[in-house]
Amino acid sequence: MSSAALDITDLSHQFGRRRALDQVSLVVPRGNFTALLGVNGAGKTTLFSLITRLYDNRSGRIRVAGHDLRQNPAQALARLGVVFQSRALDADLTVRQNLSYHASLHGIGRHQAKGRIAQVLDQVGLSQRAGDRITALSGGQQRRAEIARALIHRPDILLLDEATVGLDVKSRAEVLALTRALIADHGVSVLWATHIMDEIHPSDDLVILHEGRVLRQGRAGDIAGQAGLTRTFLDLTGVSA
Ligand SMILES: Nc1ncnc2c1ncn2[C@@H]1O[C@H](COP(=O)(O)OP(=O)(O)OP(=O)(O)O)[C@@H](O)[C@H]1O
Repeated sequence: MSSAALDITDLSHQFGRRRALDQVSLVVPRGNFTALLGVNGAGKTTLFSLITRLYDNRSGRIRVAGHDLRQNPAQALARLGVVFQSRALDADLTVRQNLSYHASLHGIGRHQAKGRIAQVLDQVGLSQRAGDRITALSGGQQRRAEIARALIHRPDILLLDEATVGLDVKSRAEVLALTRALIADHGVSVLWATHIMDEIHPSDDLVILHEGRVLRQGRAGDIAGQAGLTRTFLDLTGVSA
């Protein structure tokens, strides 16, 4: 059994004749922040769609917390929390109503859900806003509510697809900081898809995805080397600054 939070081997995906992912292999170790760095069209969302079974993976293998996604989908998906680019919460419901609904989708009973909701709201710093509608929250608070939703069933690994897009600098920093705190305080593993290089610390694990292929994987500081991450990324991908 794999000890990694997420272990992907030789994963490919085509849209018609367009190859969106080409033999992708990557590992997210337990209790780690792994950044998945790629420009628009690199294949990040396609990868997330395969991991969450929105698309069927016909090639390669995906394991979540040791569970093979094709052989044991229920166990694998139960270990996974996902924050997609698009909103998953109902804007007209309160934060608490949204979380209750998602708790019930995960088969969490009413009594247990109450405690879980209090806990995840505390984790994302929204305890005071439980009774507010989603529409009454700022953009950054809405992202934090989305993260609370993704945590309600206590996943081993959290996938976040461009979680800071559209946020101002302060909210971006808050969302990133709380995500990092989840690792330190609760042992959650994180796969953080982004195109923003200054969100990545030298000590993070880094996967560079470009045109559907993994170009580099390792400690971000080692990949960046003397040249720095931006220069290295531009040289590797051929993308112009
Ligand atoms: N439903 C689809 N049908 C056809 N092609 C698609 C579809 N979804 C994605 N693609 C193509 O697959 C490739 C990877 O797209 P994907 O959305 O996974 O990239 P991304 O890194 O998530 O980019 P972005 O951040 O812009 O969403 C692109 O060439 C894209 O045009």
